[in-house]
Amino acid sequence: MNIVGFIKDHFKQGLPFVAYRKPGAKSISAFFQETDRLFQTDNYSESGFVFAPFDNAFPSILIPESASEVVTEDLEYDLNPNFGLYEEFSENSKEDHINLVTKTIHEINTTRTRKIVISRKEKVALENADFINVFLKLLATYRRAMVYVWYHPRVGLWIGATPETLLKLNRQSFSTMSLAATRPYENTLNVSWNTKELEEQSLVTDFITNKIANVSKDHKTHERETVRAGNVVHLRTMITGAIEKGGEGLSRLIKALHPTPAVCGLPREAAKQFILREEGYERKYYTGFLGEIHMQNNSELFVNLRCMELVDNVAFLYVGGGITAESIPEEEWEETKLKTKTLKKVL
Ligand SMILES: C=C(O[C@@H]1C=C(C(=O)O)C=C[C@H]1O)C(=O)O
Repeated sequence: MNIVGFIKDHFKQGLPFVAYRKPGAKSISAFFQETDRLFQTDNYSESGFVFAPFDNAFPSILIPESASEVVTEDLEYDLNPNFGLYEEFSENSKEDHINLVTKTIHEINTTRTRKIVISRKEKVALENADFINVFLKLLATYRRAMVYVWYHPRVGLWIGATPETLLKLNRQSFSTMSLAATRPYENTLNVSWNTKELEEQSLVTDFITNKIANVSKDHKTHERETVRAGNVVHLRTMITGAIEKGGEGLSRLIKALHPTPAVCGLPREAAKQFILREEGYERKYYTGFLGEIHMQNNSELFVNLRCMELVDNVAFLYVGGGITAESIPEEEWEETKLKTKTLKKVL
C-alpha cells in the first residue's frame, strides 16, 4: 500500500498520523501511529513528530517513532480535477478585524509593547470535502513549503503549507529564520520595502539573535533577502550557529525561540497576554510548530502558518499579520485576505 492508502486506512480507523513533504524534497514521509493513544512531550527528548500549540502553557503532542510505522516514498500526484467548489462565509467580519487592529495600535502607542501579531480564522464551507485531495493539491502547488496533513482523533485534522522554519538542528549545528513583512508576489523578487516593513522585520531578527546568544556559543546573521511563499513575498534573514554537546540543546532552542515575534510580538509575554485576551478566538495549533525531532540526529521544525483545520465539511483558515505603531488597519485586513488565498487556491 502507498502513503495515500495508509492515510485513508488510518483515518477510517481513527488512528493518528502525519504525512509531509519538507521544502524542496522529492519524497513524502509519514508516521502512522499504531494506537490512538495521545502522547505528549515537554522536553523534546524523544524521537518522532511533534505538533505544538501557539500557547506553550499547553502540551506539545508527539507521534513517537517507537510507536509508529515510518514510511517514505516518492509520490505521483493524482489530482481530482472536479474538486474545487467552495462557498465562503466569514466568521470574523472585516469590521471586527479592523476594530481589533485599531485596538492593537492603541495598545502599542500607550504601553511598552512594540509589535503584536493579530490573527483571525475564516470559515469556508466545502462541497465535496476530501482532505486527501486538498493535501495532494498543496503538494503539487507549493514545492518550497513544508506541506503536511496531521491527524489525531482526539485533537483534529490539520493541513497546511508553511513557508517558515522555526529551527533546523543537525547534531550541533542549527539554523533558524526571521520572517516578516508581506507583499503580493508580482513576478519579481525585486521589491522595494519601506522603512516600516524593514523595521518590523529587524525587530524579529534582533529578538532571535538576542535569544540565541543565551543558547549558542557562536552564531551568524546572514544577509536579509526577499523570498516568495506562493502568492506573497516576505523579508527573511537566516541565522545559523552551533550549540554545545548535550541532551538539552533542542529543548533550550525551542524554549528560546517559540513563539517568535513573527507570530506573537514584542515584548513576548505582554504581546502573548494581549493576544490571548483580545483576539477573541483560540489559535490552537496555528502559529504553533511542527516537525521531526531526533530523527537520525536531525530535528526540523516549522512554524504552523498558512494552515487550516478541517471539521467535517468545513475548513477553518487561520491567518494573521504583525501590527506596529505605523500599521494601517484597512491594509492589515487586505494582508490577511491575501494570505487566505494561499489555501483557497486548492479548495
Ligand atoms: C502570521 C502569519 O505570518 C507571519 C507574519 C508576517 C507579517 O506580519 O507580515 C509574515 C510572515 C509570517 O511570519 C500568517 O501567515 O498567518
